[in-house]
Amino acid sequence: MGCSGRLYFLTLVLCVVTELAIGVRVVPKRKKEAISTADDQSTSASWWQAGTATPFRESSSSAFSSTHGLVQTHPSGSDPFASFGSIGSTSGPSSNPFASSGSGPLSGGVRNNPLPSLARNANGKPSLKHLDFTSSATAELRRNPALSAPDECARACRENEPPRICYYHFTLELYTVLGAACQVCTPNATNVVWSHCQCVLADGVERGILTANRMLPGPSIQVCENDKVVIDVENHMEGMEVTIHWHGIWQRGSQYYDGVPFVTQCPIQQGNTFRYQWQGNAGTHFWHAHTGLQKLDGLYGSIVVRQPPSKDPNSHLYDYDLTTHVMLLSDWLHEDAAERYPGRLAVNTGQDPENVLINGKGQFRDPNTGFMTNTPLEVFTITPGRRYRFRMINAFASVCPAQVTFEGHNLTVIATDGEPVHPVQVNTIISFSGERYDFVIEANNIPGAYWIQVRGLGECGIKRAQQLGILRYARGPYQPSSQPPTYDVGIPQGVILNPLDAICNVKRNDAVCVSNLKSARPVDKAILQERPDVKIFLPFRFHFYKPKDLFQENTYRNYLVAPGGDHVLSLVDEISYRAPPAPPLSQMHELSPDLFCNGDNRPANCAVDCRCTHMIDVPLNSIVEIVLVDEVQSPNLSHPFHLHGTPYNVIGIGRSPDKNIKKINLKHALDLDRKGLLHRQYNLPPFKDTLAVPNNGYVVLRLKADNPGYWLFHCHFIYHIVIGMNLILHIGTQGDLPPVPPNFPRCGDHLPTITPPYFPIH
Ligand SMILES: NCCC(=O)NCCc1ccc(O)c(O)c1
Repeated sequence: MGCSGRLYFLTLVLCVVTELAIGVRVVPKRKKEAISTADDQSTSASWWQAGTATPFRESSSSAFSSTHGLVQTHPSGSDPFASFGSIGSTSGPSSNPFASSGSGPLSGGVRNNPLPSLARNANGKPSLKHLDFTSSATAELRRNPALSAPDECARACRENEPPRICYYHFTLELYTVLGAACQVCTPNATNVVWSHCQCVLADGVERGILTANRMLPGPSIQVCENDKVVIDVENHMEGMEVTIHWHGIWQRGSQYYDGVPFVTQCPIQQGNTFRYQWQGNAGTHFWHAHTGLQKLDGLYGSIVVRQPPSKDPNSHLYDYDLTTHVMLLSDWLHEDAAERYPGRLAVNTGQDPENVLINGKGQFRDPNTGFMTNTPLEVFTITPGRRYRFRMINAFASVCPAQVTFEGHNLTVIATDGEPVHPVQVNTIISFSGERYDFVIEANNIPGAYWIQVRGLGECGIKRAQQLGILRYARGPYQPSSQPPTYDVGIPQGVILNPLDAICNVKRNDAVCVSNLKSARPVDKAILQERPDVKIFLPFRFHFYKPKDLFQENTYRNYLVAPGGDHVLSLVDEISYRAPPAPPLSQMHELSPDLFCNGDNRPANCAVDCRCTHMIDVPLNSIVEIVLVDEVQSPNLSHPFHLHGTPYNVIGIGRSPDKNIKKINLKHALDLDRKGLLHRQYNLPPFKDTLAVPNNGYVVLRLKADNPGYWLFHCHFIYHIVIGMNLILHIGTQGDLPPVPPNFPRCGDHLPTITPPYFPIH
C-alpha cells in the first residue's frame, strides 16, 4: 500500500504505519483546539494594528497565546511541533517521540489541509459528488490523475521511488494585508504549501500587496529530485503583466521557462494563464516575480528540491529536514514598491524597507509612537537532542544584507544556493538578496524558547530594521526567558559568515567568507585549469546625472533617485541594459541586431549613459571566467550578482592588496591580474548562483558553459535591475536550444505603415 494520498481518508493510518516501519518519521498533526469563532475575531479585528497595539513587552508575551481572545495558535495540550510533512533522514533515532501520540490526532490528517478536489472514486476518476468546484486552482488536479498535489509532493525522498508530477496553481492578485479575510480565520502556521485561510497578517500594518493564492510568502514548492514541477500562473493583477523566475533552477531543456521578461518569454498578460514546467536540481531555491518591482510587494515563495539521504553528502549531520523549517527572509515596505521608484526627494526618500519579515511574519514598532504591533512571530519547534536542517532563503529586494543569529545555538552551514559544502560551524550568517544558506541546528541547549534575530544591515541600519522569531523546544515554554534582542544590543555574534568588512584572502579566526567554503561535490577539472577559454572583466558602477542633463526636452531616460537624492543609472561595462521588445529565446529572428551590444561592440551613437541590450556570446562547453569589479565604491553597498541557468564556482573574493589604491577600478584589476595578484584558489571552490561583490573589491567566478540559453546575469537588488544592472550571457547558438513549445506566446512592437485618411469618411 503506497501513500499516494488519493484516498487519504482510507489510507492515512496505513501510510503512517508504513512510513514508521522504514524509519521515516511522520508526525501526526493534532486537531486544533480552541479556535475562536468569527464573532470573537470581528470584535478585536484591530488588535494587531499599530497605534492600538500594546508596547513591546506586553505584545511579545501575548503573541502566541493571545490574551485578546482571538486565537490560540498553540493551545496548551496540543503539540505545535506537528507538521504535516515531517521528512527524516537515515540517521538518528528511529522514531519521533511525538509520532505515537494516540489515535485522536490522526482524525485531523497527516495532511492537515486536504484538497477537497483530490477526492476520486475507486477507478481514479473524479468522484461526482465533489464536482461542484468553482476554483480553477484545483480543476487540473481533478482532471488529470497523473498529477500530485502540493502536499503529496512535500515528502521524504527515496531512491527507488518513481518521480511524481507535482502540480501547482498560482492565482496572482492585488490584495490587502489585514483585509476582511482576517475576520474569518487566522493563517495556519504549520502548512507552508497551501493555505485555506486567506488572511495575510504580515507585520500588522495595513497596506495593499500582491499575492499568489492570498498567501505571504506564496505557496512553497517542495518536491523530490527528478519530480516534474508544473505551475499554472494565472494572472489576475489588474493592469499588470508578470513572469515568475525559479531562482536556482537550472532549466536544462526548459530554457523558455526561466521566467525572464523579454529574454526567455513574453510577460503573462492580465487574464492569461501560463504553464511553467521544469525538473528541479536539488537544493533550497525560491521563486519570485521578475517583472518590475512586484517581488517587493509580495510575489515570492520557497522552493525545496529534496534528495534521498544517500545522495546528500551532509545527510548524516541532521535528523530532520522538515517542510516547516524553511526560513524565508524578506524586506517589507508599508507602501507599494513603485512609490519609491524612480524615487522621491522629500518624504519616504530612498528605497530602504520599513521592516523585515520571517516567513511573512513579524511585528512592527512605530518609530513615532514606540508602539508595537501584536502579530504572531515565526516559531520553529525542535525536540531536545535532535538535529534539524534549516533552509534559509534571502528573498530581500533592497540593498540591505540580512544577518541571522539564533540565541544559544550554533549554526553548521552545509549548503549554499542549493549546493552542498563541507560543514562549517558559525554563530551568525550575513546573506545578500538571492542567496540561500542551509544549516543544521542541534537542540542541545536547556529546553526552552530562544530568540531568533534577523537584522537588516547596511542602509537598513538607519531605520534599525530587524525582526524576531522564536526557536522553541517542544513541550517547553512559548516565550524566551531573556529580553528580546534589540538592533543595537543583539545576540552575541561569535564567528561570522560573510562579514561585510572581510578581506577574504586574509585568514581570520572570527570570520568565514564564501570563498573559504569547500564544495562537497566534485568540481570539473577543466574549471580548475590555469587558463579559462573565455575571460570577461565586468566593472560596474552608477552614472550620476545632473538634473539638467537628465530632464531634457523630449527625452525620457530612466533613472533612480538614490537615498541622498542622486539621480543614477546602472552601468555594467559602461552599458545600461535595456530589454528588447521580444524575447531573443523565442523571437530572435525578428529582432534587429542593432538592439544588441557589449563592451567590444558599442552602438556608434552611445554616450556616457549607453542603453542597449547588453549580451555576451560564449561558445557551448567553453570554460568561462568572469571577474566582477566594484566601481560603485559606495561604502554601504555590496552588489550580489545572480546568474540564471547554471551555477558558477567561486574562485576568489578580494580587495586590492595595494594600500595606496583607495578605490579599485577595471584598470587596476587588470593590472593585478597581469601581476598574478587577483586572488584565485582551486581547492574545491564552492558552487553558487548568487554572490556579493564586496564594496571596493572584486570576485573571480568560473563556469562551464554547458547549458545553452539566454541567461540573465544581474545585480539582484530590485531597484538596480530596473535601471539596467543586467546583461545576457548567451551560451551556444540557436541550434543548441530545444524547440520552443507550440503556441508559445509572442510579443513585440506593432508599427504598421501609416495609411492616409479616407475622405470623405462615409
Ligand atoms: N560616491 C558614491 C556615492 C554613491 O554611490 N551613491 C549611490 C548610493 C546608492 C545608489 C543606489 C541605491 O539603490 C542605493 O541604495 C544607494
